Amino acid sequence: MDCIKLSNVFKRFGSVTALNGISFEVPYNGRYALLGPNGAGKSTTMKILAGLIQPDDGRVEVKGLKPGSKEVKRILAYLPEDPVPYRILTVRENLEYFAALRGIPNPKERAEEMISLLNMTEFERVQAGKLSRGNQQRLSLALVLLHNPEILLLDEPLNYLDIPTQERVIDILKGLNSTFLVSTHIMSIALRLTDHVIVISRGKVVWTGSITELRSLGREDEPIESVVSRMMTNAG
Ligand SMILES: Nc1ncnc2c1ncn2[C@@H]1O[C@H](COP(=O)(O)OP(=O)(O)OP(=O)(O)O)[C@@H](O)[C@H]1O
Repeated sequence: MDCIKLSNVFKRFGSVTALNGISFEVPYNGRYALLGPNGAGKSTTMKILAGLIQPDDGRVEVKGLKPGSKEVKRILAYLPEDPVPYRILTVRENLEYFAALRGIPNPKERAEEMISLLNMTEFERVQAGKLSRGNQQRLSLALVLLHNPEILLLDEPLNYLDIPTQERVIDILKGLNSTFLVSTHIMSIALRLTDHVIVISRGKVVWTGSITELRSLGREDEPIESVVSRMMTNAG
C-alpha cells in the first residue's frame, strides 16, 4: 500500500488553476522529491497533504486516511516554505511548548536533544522573532522533527541555511526512517535527499521515476538539471 496517494486532484484559486488533475503515489519509506518550476503547484500540493487546504476535486490519502485528520496529524510533520515559530518565545520555549503539545513524555529533555542535534545552544535563550532567517529555519526544522514523525512533508527545507547547517540537516534527514516528500526547485537538493522524483508543471505530473532513470534520459555528460528543464519546457 502507498503511504501518500493523490488521484486526479484539482485546486483552483479564483481564475488560477493551481492543480490540474495531479496524481502520484509515494510508497512507505519512500524518499521522493517534488520538482517543478515556480508556480507549478508544489506548495499547493504540500498544503493539501498537510490538511491545511481542501482540494476542489480528486482523492487524497495519507496512510489510507484523510489529510488533516487527528490520526494523520499525529504521525505527519509539515515544514512550510516560510515557517514561523512563535516569535515571542525563545528557541528553548518553542521546543518545550511544541513537545508538550505533541504529548512527548519529557518535553524539557526532548527540547535539549533537539538543541544539541541542531547546534542551537548559542541562541537557545533568544526569542524566535529575533533570530536570523537561517536560525529560524533551523528552529523550524527542529520543531518538525520533535516527535519523530513517520511522514515528513518538507517545502524547501534547506532554504536560508548556511553550508555547514545544510550538511548537518542532510545527515539528520538521511538517518531517519520516515517517508518523505521534499518540495524543491533545486535539483542538487533533490539529489542529496531523495532517490525518486516527481516532476510537475502547470499543476500536473509530467514525469516520475528514480533518479537513476532520470539520469539515463540525458545525453552523455548532460547535467541532470538540463534533462529536468527539458521535461518542464516540453510539458508547457
Ligand atoms: N492562496 C492563493 N491564492 C491565489 N492564488 C494562489 C494561492 N496559492 C497559490 N496560488 C497560485 O497557484 C499557483 C501554484 O502555486 P504554488 O505556490 O503551489 O506553486 P509552487 O510550485 O510552490 O511555486 P514556487 O516554486 O514559486 O514556490 C500559482 O499560480 C500561484 O500564484
